[in-house]
Amino acid sequence: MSVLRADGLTVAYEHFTLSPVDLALDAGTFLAVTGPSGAGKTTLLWALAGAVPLSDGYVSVDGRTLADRSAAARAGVVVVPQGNALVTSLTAHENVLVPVLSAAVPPPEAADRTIAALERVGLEDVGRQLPEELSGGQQQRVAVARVLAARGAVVLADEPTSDLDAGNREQVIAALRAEADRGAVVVMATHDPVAAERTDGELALHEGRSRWERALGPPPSGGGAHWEP
Ligand SMILES: Nc1ncnc2c1ncn2[C@@H]1O[C@H](COP(=O)(O)OP(=O)(O)OP(=O)(O)O)[C@@H](O)[C@H]1O
Repeated sequence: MSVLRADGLTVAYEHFTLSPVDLALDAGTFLAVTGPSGAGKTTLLWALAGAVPLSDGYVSVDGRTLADRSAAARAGVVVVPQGNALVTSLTAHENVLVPVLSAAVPPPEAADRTIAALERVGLEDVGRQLPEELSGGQQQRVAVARVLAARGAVVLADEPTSDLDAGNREQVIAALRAEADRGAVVVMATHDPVAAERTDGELALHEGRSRWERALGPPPSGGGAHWEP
């Protein structure tokens, strides 16, 4: 069971600063990060993923500081990126399967995980199709399936429902909730108030500053996920 922490996480681009963010998210937490376009949601997610250099502070998983994206990947931090980043020459099935195989999961288990992940997002019938043969929403769900099959300790999803109708949005939210129930920490950036409502708490960003729109509730056992201002 993993804990994701951000301590004084600060990012300074030339024309934008993400002011210090402090988070301590226990396994099983499903957090929404909201805010208008340009507020810093993607910057925060990629900083949590070890992919953006911090100007101050640090990110850790289970007490191990994430020095870079490779360290974060080794710690089980997986990302559904905005734009999906599917490999255009691979089928939907292969887009999900290949990362699992490259994580040294035995091929039979990797195949089982791939089929199960595609089923969880309602795409069991399109596995043989290339991304260009899929709708935008289907491509988005393949990107979600790719992360489900990876079974990460920390799942960071950047606008994973932006191209989805209401039914598919609910399916993806349910799949992310199931990831949290499995024991992952799930952080979802979203513009969608309905999607944000389905989470355990909402951290709102505005021009790089964060505040709790809805604080994380105490887990049933007490203690647990909390925010440290
Ligand atoms: N690599 C970068 N270098 C410099 N500035 C950047 C970089 N990436 C993002 N920014 C700037 O940081 C600010 C926040 O961008 P970010 O993508 O994090 O916002 P966002 O809330 O995710 O927006 P959206 O909802 O439109 O995706 C923007 O002003 C953007 O121009």
